Amino acid sequence: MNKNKEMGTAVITGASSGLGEVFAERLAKRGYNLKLVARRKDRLDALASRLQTKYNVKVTNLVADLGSETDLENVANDLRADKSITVLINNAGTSTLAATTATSVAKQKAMVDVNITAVMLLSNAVLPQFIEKNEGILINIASVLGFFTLPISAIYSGTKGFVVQYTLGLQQELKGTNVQVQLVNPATTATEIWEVGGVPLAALEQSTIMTTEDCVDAILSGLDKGELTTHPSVHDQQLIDAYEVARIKLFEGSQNGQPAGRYIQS
Ligand SMILES: NC(=O)C1=CN([C@@H]2O[C@H](COP(=O)(O)OP(=O)(O)OC[C@H]3O[C@@H](n4cnc5c(N)ncnc54)[C@H](OP(=O)(O)O)[C@@H]3O)[C@@H](O)[C@H]2O)C=CC1
Ligand SMILES: N[C@@H](C=O)C(=O)O
Repeated sequence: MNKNKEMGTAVITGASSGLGEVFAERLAKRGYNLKLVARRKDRLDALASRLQTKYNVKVTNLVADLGSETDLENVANDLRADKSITVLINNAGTSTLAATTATSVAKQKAMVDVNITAVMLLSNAVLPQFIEKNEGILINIASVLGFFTLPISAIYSGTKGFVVQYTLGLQQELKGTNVQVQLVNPATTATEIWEVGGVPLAALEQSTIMTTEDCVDAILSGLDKGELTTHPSVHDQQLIDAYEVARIKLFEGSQNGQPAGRYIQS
């Protein structure tokens, strides 16, 4: 049997650089045909021709600005119609790291459009076919800044906070099915997003920076283990477990209909 046909097509948004480019390489190596999405056509074309030659897979490029309503709709329509899709990696993202008052409305909107709206609409496009076939893999790339905020990341963290809660919600909706939904919270990784965001990698503590290859390999290892949430750089599993327990306990502690004693004025 044709292995590529068996594996189906993996859609990777933001494949023109950084994590997306490495995801494309790794999934081509695993035998997936690829559908790559980004704005920079030259980068996608070069990647497609390299991977097609190296791994004998089919690579289709969708050159699109996911911050544009029309382009996003075109990509969503393409994915909806493509029944060969078995994997969607919502990886494209953009960041401006600055105080909100120093961030143009255009940049604020770009973060919301690419990091939130595109993730939601592209998931909408593939999930019905995954559910119908009772198989498929959705990987949403959030960030450690989805559960932590800096004075320069109010909007970026807000958008990644959406990805965190949205993905946790999808996991609950799809519990008991064969549709795998993985939430990923990378920390600092050596990609262009830092330059794009206005904080060059050179300005960061160098020991905190992971390579794109290490990050993607950790994410795929988490996927292979069936993890729901993957923190590529968190070594201490107990920290992850304690955070999960505290999150659930805080919610449960809120379910009593009574103001807490500290708010009752005598
Ligand atoms: N690097 C890091 O430290 C961390 C990154 N992340 C997340 O990882 C993901 C990948 O980013 P990373 O690899 O780091 O950064 P890169 O800047 O290298 O990659 C971002 C990708 O997103 C694409 N993209 C950005 N804006 C648009 C747009 N409007 N339309 C279509 N594609 C777009 C870019 O392509 P093009 O410009 O060609 O359109 C590029 O391929 C992002 O979601 C990011 O938030 C999370 C935590 C840490
Ligand atoms: N992409 C980084 C910030 O811009 C991050 O998520 O840490």
